Amino acid sequence: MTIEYATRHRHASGIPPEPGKPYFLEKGEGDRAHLFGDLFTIYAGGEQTENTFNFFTCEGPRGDIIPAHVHPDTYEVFYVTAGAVRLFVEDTEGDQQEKLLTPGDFGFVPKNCPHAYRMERHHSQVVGVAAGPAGTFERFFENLGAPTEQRGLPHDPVVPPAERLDEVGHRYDVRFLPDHRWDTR
Ligand SMILES: O=C(Oc1cc(O)cc(O)c1C(=O)O)c1ccc(O)c(O)c1
Repeated sequence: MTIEYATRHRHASGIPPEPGKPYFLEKGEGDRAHLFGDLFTIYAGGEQTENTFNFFTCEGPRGDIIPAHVHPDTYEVFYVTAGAVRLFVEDTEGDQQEKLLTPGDFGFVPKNCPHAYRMERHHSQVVGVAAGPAGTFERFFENLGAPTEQRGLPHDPVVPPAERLDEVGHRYDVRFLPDHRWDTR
C-alpha cells in the first residue's frame, strides 16, 4: 500500500504535520475529502499511528449504494452515530447479509469480505476505523475523490472516472467488484 505524507491541502486540518505529538481537533477539523455524495473526515491516520490504525467519519445524504468492493488486507468497522446506513456484506463462503444500522449500531467487515453501504437517511454519519497488515487506507478517499477544505457535503457528487477506481484502489488495498450482485436486496 502506498504511504503518503502531509500535503499542501492538509495544512488547515489541525493535525500536526510531524508525528508523535498529542493534539486535539474541534468539530469540523480534520483532513477532509469528498467522494461520491459523501464527506470523509480523517482525524488520525497512518502518519500519526505508524500505520497501525486510523479514525475517520463518513457523512452523507440518503443516496445510492456505493460500489461493491473488497479489501484483501484491511479490516473495517462501521459505527453509526446519526441517520441510518444499510450495510451489505458477504462472508468468505459467499453468504450475504444486510443490516440497517442506526445510531449506536456497529458492523464489522473482515478482510476479503465484499461489502457496500447505502445511506438511507439524510445526515447519516458513520465512524470508521480501517487497518490491517497492509497498513491504513484513509488517503484513498482524497485520492479517488477530491480533497476539500469545505466542512459540508459536496454540492454535486464527486464521481471518479471508471478507470480511476482500479488504479487508485490498487494503491490502497481496495478492489472494486463491478459484477457483484447483492441478492439480499
Ligand atoms: O466508505 C467507506 O468506504 C468506502 C466508500 C466508498 O465510496 C468507496 C470505497 O471503496 C470505500 C471503502 O471502504 O473502500 C467507509 C465508510 C465508513 C466506514 O466506517 C468504513 O469503515 C468505510
